[in-house]
Amino acid sequence: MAATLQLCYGKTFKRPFAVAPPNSGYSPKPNPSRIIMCSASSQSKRRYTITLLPGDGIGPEIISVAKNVLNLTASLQGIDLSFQEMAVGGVALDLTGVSLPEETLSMAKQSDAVLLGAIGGYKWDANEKHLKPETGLLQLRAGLNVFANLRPATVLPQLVDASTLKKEVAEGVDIMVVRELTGGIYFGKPRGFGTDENGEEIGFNTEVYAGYEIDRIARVAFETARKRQGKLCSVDKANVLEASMLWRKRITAISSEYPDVELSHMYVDNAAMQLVRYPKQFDTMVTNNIFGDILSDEASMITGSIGMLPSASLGESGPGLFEPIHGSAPDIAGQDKANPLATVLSAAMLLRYGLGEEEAAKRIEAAVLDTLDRGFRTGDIYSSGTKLVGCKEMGEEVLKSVESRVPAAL
Ligand SMILES: NC(=O)C1=CN([C@@H]2O[C@H](COP(=O)(O)OP(=O)(O)OC[C@H]3O[C@@H](n4cnc5c(N)ncnc54)[C@H](O)[C@@H]3O)[C@@H](O)[C@H]2O)C=CC1
Ligand SMILES: CC(C)CC(=O)C(=O)O
Repeated sequence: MAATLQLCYGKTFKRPFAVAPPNSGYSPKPNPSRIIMCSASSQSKRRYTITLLPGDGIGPEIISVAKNVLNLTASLQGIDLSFQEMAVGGVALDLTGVSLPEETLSMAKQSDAVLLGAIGGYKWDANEKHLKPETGLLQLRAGLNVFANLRPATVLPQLVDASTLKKEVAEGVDIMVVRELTGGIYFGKPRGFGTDENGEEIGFNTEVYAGYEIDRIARVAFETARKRQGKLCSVDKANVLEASMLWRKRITAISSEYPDVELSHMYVDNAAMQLVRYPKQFDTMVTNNIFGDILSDEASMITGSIGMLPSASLGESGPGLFEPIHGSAPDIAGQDKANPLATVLSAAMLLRYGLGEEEAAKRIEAAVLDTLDRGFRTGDIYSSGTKLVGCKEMGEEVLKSVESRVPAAL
């Protein structure tokens, strides 16, 4: 049975996403028997294995908090979680010489869901591409085939004052960015370094999308929009890029399957501007890998901080990958300054999308809101009149809120 899906606090999916068959090159009507979901989606199963990938920088600090929150929530909700911690990123490079060891990918594939902190750091910045922590993360996403990355950017009433935008602009913003995650310029070939006809050194990458890749992310986005406010904005650069021209054509074609969803198209440069001008115009946005990466970081600031934004990356089968949208923040690593809430909220997405444990997910989200209501803030979301705490203390306060919130009160 498919998990009950909920995107953005309080909006419940009544049916799962329908997607196109992989590598098919064509796009049939959605077939309800083919669904995007994670392996552990049966409500009756209450024992799960979670692969934890703390990674680098602030990764271990935020994963430690999220693990404690998951553990307590699970025990209160009658769920049995077991964790296996594996190396990825720079820490894996140092230990094994590769940023995604085979054991890590294989353990991740065998588990019910994967929770990642972040990877990367100054130490490895000058490494060749195959020896970069970032390469390991891309290999993990590709290895799990998690092509649909859901990045909710919601301005919580408690954090309106933390937004860098005026209150009247930020208040009520509730956007879901659906980012294509396993294609586009991050993966396209040819890529590399060389010399041009003048002997000048060059670096090159390829933005490439196959029709089926666009169709399957389009269906995820239309299904998502359908369960929200029914508005989907597709973001591209179709005035310049062939890959975007195809993107727009295929998204437009798929829209005929969703007459109830209002589709619009926007160039990415305009979308970047509109996000800070009038973000409330957006409900669901769908875009390619690189534009989604950039626009979701931009959207995060509307909500107060990149330290607040979770994400879920899902494929057609197998475990989902759950991670905050931020990086390893090497500038604050090891200083107990990181905001762990994006990772805690990613753990809630893991429970909802990865395991189908809706009540437990809600319990965590309610605990985060309760902690903010009680005035606790890490430095990135601090405003006068609130209580400044570090990463650990924020985690302890979330645990108190998890304990005090009974499911009936949710
Ligand atoms: N998914 C991942 O693991 C990602 C990894 N990276 C990697 O992370 C490293 C640093 O990249 P940056 O561009 O600096 O991006 P970043 O997201 O790590 O940091 C950007 C800014 O946001 C702050 N920040 C980020 N997360 C925070 C949190 N939870 N609490 C408080 N402040 C937070 C940082 O202190 C920094 O000032 C690089 O090696 C990069 O490749 C970057 C993005 C995603
Ligand atoms: C670090 C990269 C591999 C990816 C990235 O920047 C992201 O997905 O946010």
